[in-house]
Amino acid sequence: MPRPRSPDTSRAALAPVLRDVRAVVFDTDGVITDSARVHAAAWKEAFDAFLQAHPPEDPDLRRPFDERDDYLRHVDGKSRLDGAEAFLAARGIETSAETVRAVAADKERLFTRRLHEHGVDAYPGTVRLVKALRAAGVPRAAASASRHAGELLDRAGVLDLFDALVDGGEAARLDLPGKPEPDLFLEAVRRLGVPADRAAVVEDALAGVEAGRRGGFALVVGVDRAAGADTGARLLRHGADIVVHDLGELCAGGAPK
Ligand SMILES: O=P(O)(O)OC[C@H]1O[C@@H](O)[C@H](O)[C@@H](O)[C@@H]1O
Repeated sequence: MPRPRSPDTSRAALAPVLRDVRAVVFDTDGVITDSARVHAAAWKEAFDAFLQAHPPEDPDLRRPFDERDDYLRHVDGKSRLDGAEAFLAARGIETSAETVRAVAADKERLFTRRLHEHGVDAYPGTVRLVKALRAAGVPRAAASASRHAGELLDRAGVLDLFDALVDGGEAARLDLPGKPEPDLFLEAVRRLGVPADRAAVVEDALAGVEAGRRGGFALVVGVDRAAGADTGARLLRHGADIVVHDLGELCAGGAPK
């Protein structure tokens, strides 16, 4: 029977920057699963239909939703209602609760349809890192503003790699403020029994890395999925300590070529 590896040996499978970390919290959309693009496409369809039906007075504000820049700036990492409100406000639209709810409901319908049609996958580099952490005995949580997070992880076949999940439904039940406030991540590490200053957060959203910084996490990893030429620099400005393109880079030896 093979002898269990000592913690030190198994930590050797992790990049040096992770070797002192006692727990890791992963955002879900765009970090674990490739679902950020599904959210972005559904938001585009919902917002563009709204802008066409209710064009802002200022012609500059009528341009269609940009799936890269508008998504990253206003919507990424936020709850459905917070994201809808932030983008509509940025286009000078009066954001009554009714308007925000209607656009959010439209996006939800479009998102669900796309998800059922196309499915979702986990990023192989993320799975490699999560398995390396598991082998090293480092507890892992998934956290997300999305009420669909559990379903997404399950569909991608990775739900059982995590010891805890705090999703949008939990956040609403516990009345946790959304990112950039750190409460979602703090709840996740609380469930893992590790203080934030011994844990890492992994995030692709600007609001998310900012939440990691505000929460006093030992390490904030930004994941640049190449939304734009300057995404990495923006993640660093908002609070990331380091930026990677693929989480396999945080396994010893880096991402496979
Ligand atoms: O899936 P839900 O509950 O509508 O949550 C939506 C939000 O979930 C976040 O995780 C995504 O980053 C946002 O892009 C998305 O809008």
